[in-house]
Amino acid sequence: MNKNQFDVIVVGTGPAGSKIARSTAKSGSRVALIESREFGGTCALRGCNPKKVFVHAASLIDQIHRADGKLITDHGVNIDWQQLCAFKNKFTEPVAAKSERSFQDDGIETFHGTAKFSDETRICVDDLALDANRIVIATGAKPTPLTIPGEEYLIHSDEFMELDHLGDRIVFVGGGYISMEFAHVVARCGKKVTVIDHQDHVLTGFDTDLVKLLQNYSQQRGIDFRLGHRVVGIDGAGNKSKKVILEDGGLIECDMIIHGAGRDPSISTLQLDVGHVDFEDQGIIVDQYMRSTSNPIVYAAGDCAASGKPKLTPTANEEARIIADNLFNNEPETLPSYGHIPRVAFTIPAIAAVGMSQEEAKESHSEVDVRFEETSSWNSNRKTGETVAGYKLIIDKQTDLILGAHLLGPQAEETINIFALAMRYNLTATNLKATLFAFPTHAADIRKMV
Ligand SMILES: Cc1cc2nc3c(=O)[nH]c(=O)nc-3n(C[C@H](O)[C@H](O)[C@H](O)COP(=O)(O)OP(=O)(O)OC[C@H]3O[C@@H](n4cnc5c(N)ncnc54)[C@H](O)[C@@H]3O)c2cc1C
Ligand SMILES: NC(=O)c1ccc[n+]([C@@H]2O[C@H](COP(=O)([O-])OP(=O)(O)OC[C@H]3O[C@@H](n4cnc5c(N)ncnc54)[C@H](O)[C@@H]3O)[C@@H](O)[C@H]2O)c1
Repeated sequence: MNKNQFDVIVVGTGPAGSKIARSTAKSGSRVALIESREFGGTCALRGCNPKKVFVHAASLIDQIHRADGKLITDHGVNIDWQQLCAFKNKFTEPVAAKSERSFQDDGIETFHGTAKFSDETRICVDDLALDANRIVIATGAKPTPLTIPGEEYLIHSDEFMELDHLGDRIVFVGGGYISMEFAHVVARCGKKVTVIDHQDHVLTGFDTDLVKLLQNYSQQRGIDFRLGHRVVGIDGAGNKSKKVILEDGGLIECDMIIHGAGRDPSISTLQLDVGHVDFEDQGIIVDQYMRSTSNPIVYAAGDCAASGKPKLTPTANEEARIIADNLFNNEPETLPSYGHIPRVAFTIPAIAAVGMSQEEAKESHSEVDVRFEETSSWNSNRKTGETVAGYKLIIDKQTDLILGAHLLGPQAEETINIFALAMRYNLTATNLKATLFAFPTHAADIRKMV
């Protein structure tokens, strides 16, 4: 076999690309794996995992402040940003070398560089041309360009986690996952924080009643919101201080401006048109088996694929499984099985959701029972000193099945998984009520909710 001819070329080493490369190599295929940055992808190096280190530090500070004068006496604790970054680096720094070595141990041939199509079955990495029977694109996402004057002053999430110091006044553009998570972190570092969003709410996709509770609480924790405002420019010239320019002419003076205004599929460098691979704003157009609708040897998974699913790591993992199982089957056998993908924004406390919103459930079901309650007075929450918590459950009255579960409060990020499991396996609200959960735990509160 020609040394540049492969069974499979995989582009990208995040959760999607890694899983596909490993599974196909284990089943005997000759696999090439290409990465333009460090091996390991966003989740491990610049996303979920390192982010959680910062959130953990901030939630420790939060716990101490909440417990002060009740459980403990706080003689002053604070986050040392440089020390925290150094600790985070202990997790991220070994990833690139370790993951590349382990791919090679699995018999995968690794390549460094930016991949692009040079025809329908060929990928080029710089001057090297690689051919394959199957090509899998798993190139992830990158921050959405705002195309505003002064855009170069924006700090992206990757850079945020590498900063050697924080400014005193920090503005976040956008009020989605990235901004809300990092805003909660830097607020616990004692910084003055402003979140701007052009919508009239933050955290689209989470329950609006719980988001309101979280937003009020965030304000008490020092986060200022400027909603219904579009950022149209940044004046960063001259001295240290910068100005964020709003559409109505308003100005917000600050020291740092963080981009949290969405991410786009990272496909612009791939020359997809040369490979006859169709795409749209949400990414590469695929069928339910993640196969390109225009070039049948090409597949796409994860954040770069227009699958219509939330762009999260569990989605990337499931799409990788679908591809790995079906890659060489002309008649695909493995059906996608996303279940209900839980979503969590790791604010402090976290907000979580699985399944339908109240509006979606009312549109698609004739009789729904919506239970919404603020639960900060519940013992489980009060014991932690937390002053914000709540849930919303949406239950189909005809079948007793849970259509949607929405949580805010301590350990919401864990408890939501029980609802995901119940919904996936069609457990009813009555089934959950009949289940004995360990006590005292936040999961035990589920019996009070259903
Ligand atoms: C700050 C942040 C926090 C997040 N937190 C969470 C979380 O808590 N939970 C969660 O579920 N999700 C989270 N996400 C989203 C999650 O990281 C992504 O959904 C997931 O990484 C997608 O995996 P992927 O394999 O599709 O792409 P990625 O992990 O992005 O990997 C794609 C890889 O492809 C490479 N690449 C791109 N173009 C090319 C090219 N032309 N040639 C070669 N290589 C290329 C990239 O360098 C990258 O390494 C977070 C994202 C960010 C940015
Ligand atoms: N915990 C998690 O699972 C997690 C954490 C971080 C990121 N992510 C993933 O990364 C993606 C990107 O995160 P994100 O927070 O950047 O995007 P997002 O889509 O969650 O939120 C972007 C926000 O920016 C606002 N916006 C856009 N342009 C604006 C402008 N010019 N002025 C003011 N507001 C503007 C939008 O209205 C929206 O509310 C997420 O959608 C998610 O897929 C997930």
